[in-house]
Amino acid sequence: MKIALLGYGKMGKTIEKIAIERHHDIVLKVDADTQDYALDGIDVAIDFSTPDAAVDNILKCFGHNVPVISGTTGWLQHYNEVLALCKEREGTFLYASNFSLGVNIFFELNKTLSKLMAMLPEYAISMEEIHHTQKLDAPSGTAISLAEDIIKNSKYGTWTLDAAKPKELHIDAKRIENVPGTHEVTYTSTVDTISIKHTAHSREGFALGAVIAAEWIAGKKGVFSMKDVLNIG
Ligand SMILES: NC(=O)C1=CN([C@@H]2O[C@H](COP(=O)(O)OP(=O)(O)OC[C@H]3O[C@@H](n4cnc5c(N)ncnc54)[C@H](OP(=O)(O)O)[C@@H]3O)[C@@H](O)[C@H]2O)C=CC1
Ligand SMILES: O=C(O)C1=N[C@H](C(=O)O)C[C@H](O)C1
Repeated sequence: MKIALLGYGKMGKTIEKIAIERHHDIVLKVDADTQDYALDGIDVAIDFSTPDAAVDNILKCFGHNVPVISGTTGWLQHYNEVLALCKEREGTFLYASNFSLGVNIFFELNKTLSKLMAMLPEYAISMEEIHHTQKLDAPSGTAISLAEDIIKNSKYGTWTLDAAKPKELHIDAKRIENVPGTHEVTYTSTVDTISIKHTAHSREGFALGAVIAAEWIAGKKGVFSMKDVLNIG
């Protein structure tokens, strides 16, 4: 496939390596210095850019009939608008807050655990995410996905970064040099603790999942998720 990389930073470069190993061609690399770019002859675009750049990049792909794999986080306040435009323009779109295959299994574990724990309201729920210090958004997109699934089965109406709001689900977002991405959900009672944790050892898992999603989406129309790619959930 001929792939455009919209964003050529830490993730763009890791995706390039994995895509080449899987015999794809990287025909376009876009970063903050790119003035304008053409999408002719592109089979699929993979956007790992910035919260401010993601929506324009995605809409440009819809305008040129190019399927988009969207990995950028921190722009989800525009998600419904983007979905509506995708449908209107008959585009092809797949967003995932985390493309790692392991995290997508972890999402399913989190859903199952939260349904079971709904029977035991004496457990307090807490969440922690740890990422590298260059990360622009907090909490991580992955933590938001996890929190939304927990909230569906709990007394909480929303999540918060503020530990002083006990009525909201607290996400402790830590920034530590060189951490690729760690997420933990913990249930604590007076008698015991249950926790589930995913630790990324590098960015390769995110990149592999994004390339697998790009291979899967070729030739399809509509809005998809990693659950469609992996046939789970
Ligand atoms: N869904 C997932 O599985 C994962 C998602 N992410 C998310 O992906 C995003 C990128 O992460 P990461 O690679 O670590 O970040 P980096 O900061 O390393 O890379 C961001 C890239 O975007 C470029 N950029 C800036 N403006 C534009 C623009 N207008 N159009 C295209 N590219 C632009 C930057 O250019 P320049 O270098 O010139 O500044 C840079 O190359 C983040 O939102 C992160 O949260 C990260 C890992 C996994
Ligand atoms: O910025 C990152 O690095 C990551 N961002 C994603 C997120 O916000 O959840 C996924 C991963 O944890 C790495």
